[in-house]
Amino acid sequence: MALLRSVVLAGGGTGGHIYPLLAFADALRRTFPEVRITTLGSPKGMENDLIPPAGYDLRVIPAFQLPRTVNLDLIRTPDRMYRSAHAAGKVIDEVQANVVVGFGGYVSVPAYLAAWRREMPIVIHEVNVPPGVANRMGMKFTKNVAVGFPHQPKQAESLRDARVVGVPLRTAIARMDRAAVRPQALAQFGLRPDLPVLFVSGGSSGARTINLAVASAAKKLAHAGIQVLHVRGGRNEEFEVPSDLPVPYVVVPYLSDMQLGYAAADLMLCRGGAITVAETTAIGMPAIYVPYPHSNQEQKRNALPVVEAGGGLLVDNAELTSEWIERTVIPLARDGQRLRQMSAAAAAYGRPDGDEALLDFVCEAVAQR
Ligand SMILES: CC(=O)N[C@H]1[C@@H](OP(=O)(O)OP(=O)(O)OC[C@H]2O[C@@H](n3ccc(=O)[nH]c3=O)[C@H](O)[C@@H]2O)O[C@H](CO)[C@@H](O)[C@@H]1O
Repeated sequence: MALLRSVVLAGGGTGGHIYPLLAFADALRRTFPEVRITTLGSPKGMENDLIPPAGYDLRVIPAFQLPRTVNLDLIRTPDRMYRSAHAAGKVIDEVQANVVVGFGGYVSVPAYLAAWRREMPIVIHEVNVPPGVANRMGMKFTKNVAVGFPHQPKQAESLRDARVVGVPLRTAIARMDRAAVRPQALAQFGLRPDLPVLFVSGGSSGARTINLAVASAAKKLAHAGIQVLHVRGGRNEEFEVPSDLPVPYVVVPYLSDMQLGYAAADLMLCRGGAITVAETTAIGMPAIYVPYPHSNQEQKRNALPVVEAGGGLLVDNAELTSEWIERTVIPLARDGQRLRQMSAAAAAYGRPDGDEALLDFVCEAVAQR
């Protein structure tokens, strides 16, 4: 009998939890086409925009957020948690799931709780240090913990025994032949093939500091012959870019086909979200990382090993100014040889097979039952 029969995947909130879930779902469908795949999401997370178009069954269960401080919400929490876990359990029973795989985000907690009550195998995939709150709770119910990066077990006690599997990445990104896709990508964005392209992205929600700093350097970049492809990000307001620039500066709100951005780019300027770092390294993209400063240094921890390996640069959020861009980004974007070296170093650190490695780990966890 097949090992995997019906799999429930839980993860939500931002792109950082949902894209690995989707990439894993794709690997599952590719390898075991007969397995039933069901995803659990919360009512307002980005999963509602991303999962149904990818062709997967999304079941929305009542929202439940762990309060970060001691307040009145703490009193209401058990009741909300019970309602969410009950809803997750109903889905698990209906689809007769035989394993739950969670990627973090609040919606994973009720899934872990419901699976634990049913004594089902649970697998957790975690990409951050420190691990997210939801996955930390989940770790009370299972020892099957997989992580995205080799630094994680060394830096977090709770991840000491975790298996390093890499991050499941969309195949369109991880297995892309950048040189082959580049002409189409440049044409799509109206970019020229004879000048370098700086690709700017603040992660799945965008980053105000990055947006304002790069836009304020637009003239300097353009006069240095550097084209810009700038993803503004969903929640970020407009910013001004001069309209009379001598070379293209293209602003897009969000890229569903992120691989086209990567294919067009020679250099990236981005936050240090775990999935972003996994993607840039898997494809050997030289990058300047500007870690989000308000999250326990987690993004700095993601980017630092890549930078130490020679695959990128790191700059503090507060230091990213128009002058810094002029001093550092412009010479780098024009230095093809250095970019090639950084690309090779990034690629040596990255891995494109996280989807399959996690699938192996899930199969092992189910087989051990
Ligand atoms: C501020 C914050 O707390 N950020 C966290 C959040 O980041 P965030 O949600 O930004 O996630 P990541 O940077 O890890 O990944 C962003 C994902 O969005 C995709 N993308 C982005 C822009 C776009 O236009 N199109 C597109 O497809 C990227 O290709 C990538 O797959 O989750 C990560 C993974 O848990 C954490 O490491 C980050 O610290």
